[in-house]
Amino acid sequence: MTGVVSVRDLTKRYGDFAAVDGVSFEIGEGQLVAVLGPNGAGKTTTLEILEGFAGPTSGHVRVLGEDPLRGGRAWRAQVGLVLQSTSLETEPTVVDLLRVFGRLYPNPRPVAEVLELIDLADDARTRVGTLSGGQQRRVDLGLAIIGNPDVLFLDEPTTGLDPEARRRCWASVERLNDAGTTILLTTHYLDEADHLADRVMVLSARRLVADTTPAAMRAGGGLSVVRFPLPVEAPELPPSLAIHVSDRVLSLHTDRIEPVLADLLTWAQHHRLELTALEVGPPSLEEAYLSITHSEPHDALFASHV
Ligand SMILES: Nc1ncnc2c1ncn2[C@@H]1O[C@H](COP(=O)(O)OP(=O)(O)OP(=O)(O)O)[C@@H](O)[C@H]1O
Repeated sequence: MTGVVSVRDLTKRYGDFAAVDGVSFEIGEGQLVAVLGPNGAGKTTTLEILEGFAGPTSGHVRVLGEDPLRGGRAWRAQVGLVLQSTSLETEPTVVDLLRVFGRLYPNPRPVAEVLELIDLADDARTRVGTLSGGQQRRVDLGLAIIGNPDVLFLDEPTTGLDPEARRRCWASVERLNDAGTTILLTTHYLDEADHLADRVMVLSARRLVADTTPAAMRAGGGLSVVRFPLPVEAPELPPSLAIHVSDRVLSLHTDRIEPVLADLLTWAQHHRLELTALEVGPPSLEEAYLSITHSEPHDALFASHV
């Protein structure tokens, strides 16, 4: 089956204000897609519409072939949700909470399997309220997958977690995706998108400005990064390069690397300096992300590579 999620020309308005404006994308079976974007870009609004909590003002939205606003019990069982904030029952143990929720679904996943997937088998009999924040987030994930869903929507699943807790959450998400679950997650962590996702979509100012792979986004449509820490008492650089020096490091993004390297080489040869510390390469995912969310003209650089 293709097109687990299908969104065409989605717009959501609150009065005169468009929270999402003309967004289109398709997500195929088994994909793991990260949605990035600054605060207020429209990520949660888009997820809420996919989850059926809100209706679009205009546009076409289908999840597993259904209009989310009309999806019945059977459809809802196929769609797992982790919302941005957690509101777990704190009194029951992990295993009891999973059992109770499992009874709500026609085809629940065995509780033992869920405990393995969320890496909480050792804490199965611990009361939810005494778990750490990271463990509680994995219980959220457990409740989202106890019904054995085909598609999973995760809204900032690791925000506020420490690096170790985030990695354990990532491992759970990867296991679920390996088991065939299609996953759409929102995140503010570039390393999370880079580590987990085979596709990244960037929403900025309510529009989809990139739909690509982490590698293609990093390649940045041909942009390169030149970085050179200046040696102690380095002679003055030519003005074309000196304007890119900050804290004694020459650092610049360019789509024409040859003239930059030519100027640098001429300068180094003239002063008999070595360029062993010179780094030339693609921008980091964060640099690429910032370049598209901060300046509209870069939009065209990130055409679809998916
Ligand atoms: N119910 C609402 N009424 C009016 N405006 C809303 C409503 N819900 C969201 N908005 C506005 O729509 C815009 C998009 O919000 P949304 O929560 O989707 O952004 P986001 O990308 O998820 O942000 P964050 O990263 O901060 O979670 C924001 O400007 C927000 O204030």
